[in-house]
Amino acid sequence: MFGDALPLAERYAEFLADAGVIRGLIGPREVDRLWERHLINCAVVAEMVPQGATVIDLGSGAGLPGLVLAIARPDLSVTLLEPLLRRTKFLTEAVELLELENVEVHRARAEEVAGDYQVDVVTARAVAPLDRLVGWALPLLRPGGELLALKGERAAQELADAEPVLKRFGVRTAELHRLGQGKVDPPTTIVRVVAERIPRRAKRSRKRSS
Ligand SMILES: C[S@@+](CC[C@H](N)C(=O)[O-])C[C@H]1O[C@@H](n2cnc3c(N)ncnc32)[C@H](O)[C@@H]1O
Repeated sequence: MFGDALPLAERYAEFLADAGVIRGLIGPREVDRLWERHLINCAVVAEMVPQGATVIDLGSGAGLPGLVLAIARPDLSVTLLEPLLRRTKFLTEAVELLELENVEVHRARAEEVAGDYQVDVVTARAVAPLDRLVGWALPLLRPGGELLALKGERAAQELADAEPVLKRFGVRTAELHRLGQGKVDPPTTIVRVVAERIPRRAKRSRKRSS
């Protein structure tokens, strides 16, 4: 899954198990299941990210899934978006330790940077329910860009609950994917939401001016 980047992934896993636990970014009980529940669970998402894409990992925490994607896919340009100073310090140290040249760390809440980015992909794991996440992620995407939200067992219910906000944003593609069957147990559940090519607001203002 990591190919030539496996030694880097191992260094990141060690950093998580050591500094990550000491600084409270990851629970001590996670150490035994770091690979399955965290690194591999996140790495399988790489297959849904187009070659050379710009990516924002919204609410990156200790770098999941953003750092894992940056390690596995040097072709990506990844921004780790995280509001908490303690976490951005950890992320910056991890980027330096791993000598990653395709990652930047940005300390901010997603709402504060709405409209400042037009990336190809926004990823998010364990950040907010889908109905709130859509409102944070879509303003960071280019038209036609995609939110890939890593979700748990309630993914289908969250998708149903998000219907009003998806409608408000004019979203036509919002679907569930299961990734990593046979590689990780349980497989990773992704909700993929495609930002409309003509944003809803643009459509409305065009109507008003005609
Ligand atoms: C439960 S942690 C998950 C961290 C990481 N994604 C993971 O899966 O381990 C949620 C993260 O989202 C961040 N967060 C919460 N609200 C946010 C917002 N409005 N914009 C960006 N990040 C946010 C928090 O600071 C926290 O680091």
